[in-house]
Amino acid sequence: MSRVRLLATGGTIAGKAGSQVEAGYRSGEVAVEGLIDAVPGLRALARLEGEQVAQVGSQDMDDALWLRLAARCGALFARDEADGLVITHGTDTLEETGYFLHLVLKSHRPVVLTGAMRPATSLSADGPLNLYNAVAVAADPEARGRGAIVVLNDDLHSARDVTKASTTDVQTFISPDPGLLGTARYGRIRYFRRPSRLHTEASEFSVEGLERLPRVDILYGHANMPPDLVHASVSLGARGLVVAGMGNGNVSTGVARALAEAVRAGVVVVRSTRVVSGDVGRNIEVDDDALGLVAADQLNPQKSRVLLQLCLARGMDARAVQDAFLRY
Ligand SMILES: NC(=O)CC[C@H](N)C(=O)O
Repeated sequence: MSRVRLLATGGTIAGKAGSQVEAGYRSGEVAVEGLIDAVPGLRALARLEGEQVAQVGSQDMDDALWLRLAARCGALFARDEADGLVITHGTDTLEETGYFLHLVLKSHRPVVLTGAMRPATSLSADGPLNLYNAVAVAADPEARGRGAIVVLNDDLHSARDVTKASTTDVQTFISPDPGLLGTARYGRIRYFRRPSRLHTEASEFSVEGLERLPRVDILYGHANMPPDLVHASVSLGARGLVVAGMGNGNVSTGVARALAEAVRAGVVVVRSTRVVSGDVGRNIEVDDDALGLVAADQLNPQKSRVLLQLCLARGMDARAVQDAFLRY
């Protein structure tokens, strides 16, 4: 039987409400043993051990916690203490933590992130079946070499492609362009594909020895966006900027001018988009070559931020960063 370690970090899957039908609740209240005990048959899937890494709503995930989580995952694999990992996580920033681990963990062993949209105390809580499927994936040798996998509501997503698409719906996670990695039906797993971009063992990124990550801010694009937000970020110490641009990563003429100034000051600027699907291409309406900007290709703003932080931690310039956005 595979050895699976469950690393609990909080979120709605560990949430508690005052009653079974109350919308308001508190994230991160049920401890890891409680999560395991709530799922009949879980221990038949794998030799399972639980570990409480944090107990937060994932809106409170930060770089320090990411570095701690990555170090813990790395150590468990390096000491051969687990064949696969399951991380329970709030859904708000699950996609970012997942992509971070997808880029920095150096193992072909499965790392599976799961969560829930309804708290543990809710009528028809979705957490227990999500956890059951997640443990089944983490225990499955076929999951090896596919990077970090997000399992929710019977779907398997690559951590690179997945994004949260509804604030409240149980069917919240989608992988807009490449689609699902597979499906899970009561622990029976089907795989449709492998991620085509670099990850885990093939990734050049590592956080070993890092105590912090470079500051990268995201600026949200909109009609009448004030260019001085760009200057504010730069003067606050941002080494990278991601613009959640309009349409194909567009920004107003004034913002483009401010971004070009930021580039001249040594900041790396990535154009992503506030639109949920489609690529951001180079030199479409914005002259990236002239302004020194990077096009995000397929990454949404929050995923672009993760990749840009890791690129900057490696000392990459804009040209190398553009290359990374086409390879990861
Ligand atoms: N559904 C959820 O998990 C959201 C709860 C909380 N905001 C979190 O992300 O942890």
